[in-house]
Amino acid sequence: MIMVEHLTKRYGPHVAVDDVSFHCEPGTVTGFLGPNGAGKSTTMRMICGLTPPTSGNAAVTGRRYRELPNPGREIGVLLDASAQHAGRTGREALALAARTMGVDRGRVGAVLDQVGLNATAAKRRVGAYSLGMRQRLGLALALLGDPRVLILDEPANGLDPEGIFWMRGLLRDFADRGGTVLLSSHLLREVEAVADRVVVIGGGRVVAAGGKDELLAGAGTLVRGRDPHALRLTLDRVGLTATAGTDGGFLVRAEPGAVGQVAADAGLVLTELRPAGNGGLEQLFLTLTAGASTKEAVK
Ligand SMILES: Nc1ncnc2c1ncn2[C@@H]1O[C@H](COP(=O)(O)OP(=O)(O)OP(=O)(O)O)[C@@H](O)[C@H]1O
Repeated sequence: MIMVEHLTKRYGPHVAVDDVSFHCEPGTVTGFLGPNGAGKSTTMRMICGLTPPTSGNAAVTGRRYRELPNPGREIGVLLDASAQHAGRTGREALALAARTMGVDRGRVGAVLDQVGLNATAAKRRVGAYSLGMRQRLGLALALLGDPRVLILDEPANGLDPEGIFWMRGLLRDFADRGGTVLLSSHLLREVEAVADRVVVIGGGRVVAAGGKDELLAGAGTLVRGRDPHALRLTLDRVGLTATAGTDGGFLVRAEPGAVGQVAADAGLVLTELRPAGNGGLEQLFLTLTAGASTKEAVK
């Protein structure tokens, strides 16, 4: 269980994280989504005791990270895959961490297998690893203490599509066995396939949070009309919030029936009317995080 309560971080006048609260339950994967600079890493660093919050609290398994006697046995953390000693081999890095954590050395081979680093890769110096291999090693380090909680910042960075698919399976399996996973990403698609719950952050604030299916259901209606201009005016007139897509359609925060009725009353011809579904979540994500840097948000 991860509890985040009213976390705020200020750097001088700049508010990087602004009153952020959410929690992550055992048996679930929570996707922490937001564009670059939204405040994801800062929030995760505060949860892991690496950045002191200006105000607010975070607890993992009921205690602050710094109060845990042997944190690696309870929480697996991967915040920066590049922050590993370049001169050590992968196996040495893991053996050293195992000793520090008081973990049986046999776990080293087990986690190397689990993350798909073979004997040759394990003998190579980390300095010669690709980013994808570093992510795998970082994940191996996070899993080494057999923790119940995983906190991973952009773990899919540098992984190829096959690697991303593999990682999703690993995280799903971890959660299905009762573990708690919090993973961040600036790419919706990456998180969508594995997360049960989603917390969306933009400009340091939580702009949406909830079950993924719930958010999808509330994603609204996609509507397209023969006369987009008239449709926009009509929707505005009845007070329905509509976000224009790039292709002439609108995402409307209302049920399809209600949108269809409004169009019919105005005598407008519709060429498309459907629950927004997946495309809607993507649009919703962009809309919610607009104002923060959204350029990179959905690729
Ligand atoms: N040590 C620091 N000093 C000053 N500002 C900082 C510091 N760390 C982060 N920030 C600022 O806080 C904001 C949030 O940054 P953060 O790294 O948490 O975002 P992020 O969502 O993880 O983005 P990214 O995906 O790019 O890593 C940014 O505007 C960033 O410039």
